[in-house]
Amino acid sequence: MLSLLRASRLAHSYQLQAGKRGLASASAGPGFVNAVGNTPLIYLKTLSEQTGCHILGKAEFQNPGGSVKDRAAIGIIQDAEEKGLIQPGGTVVEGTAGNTGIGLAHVCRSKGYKCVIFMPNTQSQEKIDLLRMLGAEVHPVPANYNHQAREYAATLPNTIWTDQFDNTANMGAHYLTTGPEIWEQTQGKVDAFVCATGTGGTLAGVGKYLKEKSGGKVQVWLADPPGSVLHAYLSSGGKLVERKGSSITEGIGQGRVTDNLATFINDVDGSLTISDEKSIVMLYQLLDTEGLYLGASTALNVVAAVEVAQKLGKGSTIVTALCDGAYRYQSRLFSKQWLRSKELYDVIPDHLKKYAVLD
Ligand SMILES: Cc1ncc(COP(=O)(O)O)c(C=O)c1O
Ligand SMILES: CC(=O)OC[C@H](N)C(=O)O
Repeated sequence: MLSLLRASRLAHSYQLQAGKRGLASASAGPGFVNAVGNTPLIYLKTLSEQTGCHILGKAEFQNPGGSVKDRAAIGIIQDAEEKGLIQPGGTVVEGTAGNTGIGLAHVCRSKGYKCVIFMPNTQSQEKIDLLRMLGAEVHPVPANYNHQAREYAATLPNTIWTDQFDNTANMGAHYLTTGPEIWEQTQGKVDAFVCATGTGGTLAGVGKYLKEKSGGKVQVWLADPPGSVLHAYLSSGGKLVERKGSSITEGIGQGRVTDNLATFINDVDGSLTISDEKSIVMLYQLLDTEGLYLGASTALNVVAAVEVAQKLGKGSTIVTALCDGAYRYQSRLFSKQWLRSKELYDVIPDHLKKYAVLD
């Protein structure tokens, strides 16, 4: 078991570095774009003590647009600008579960572009409302949101479809920023990185950087929610099965190997599937023991980090992504009625049920 003194020294060192980096970035330049990145690496104390490992979460919810997708949004838009694909006053169109759209809507406001979003009509109302408050035109649609975005973009002049799933400027943003930040904040003392994938940009970009920097030593694991096919794909040596089932997590889960993920999939060391039951309990536990109010994809990532820690053994350091806050989903995740409709209320331990304050 990690001694308390050692744990607190470690925590201090991570926060110190994060603090220095935060200050540096705050003075780096004006506007939304310059405020993205350089997020703290949070030492998750209780889980680290329980496992005898160092479980660290990259605080992507602290980006100014509130999620890990701010980085991809900037990377993709800057790439399009450099390639001359969009001119001042142009329009940005994307198919998204919400967070990429929110990142893009911020970037569009800061650069004077119009933003049009197609998203599945299954996503939380909070994300739809936020997109509209950020000035985006939002189309919640029953199916094929990404194709609809592509087709709509093709009808307008000076318009780009940002194509987050297959545009590798997405993983490039994580290769250039998130990966190096994690390496620097851990001073290269990282044994594994694990996270779930939507587009696969975070996993591929961070994974590629950490593998290169460590000469292949850092293990990279993929975590899948129910209804995603990538765990089956990886554990069967590359067979794509049909999508079945669903998850309470939003923004993650895939039915195919996207071009972003394809840049790295052959280097993934292992994969896990994490049930919604485990994710919801972890979501409440993170709130109760760490004081962190985080979304369900993050809870899943942290469960996966604990499982990878147990596989690697005591003393190992595992990093994952804390993708966004629970604010975006609170009418669902803290509602007794909604949790019951998903058969998840009863799995929450009695001492944590007090957090489910909405009816
Ligand atoms: C809440 C949340 N978690 C995780 C992800 C997955 O990130 P990526 O698209 O880099 O795989 C997303 C995508 O936006 C998301 O919204
Ligand atoms: C469901 C999914 O893959 O979403 C992609 C990305 N995470 C987004 O929020 O747009």
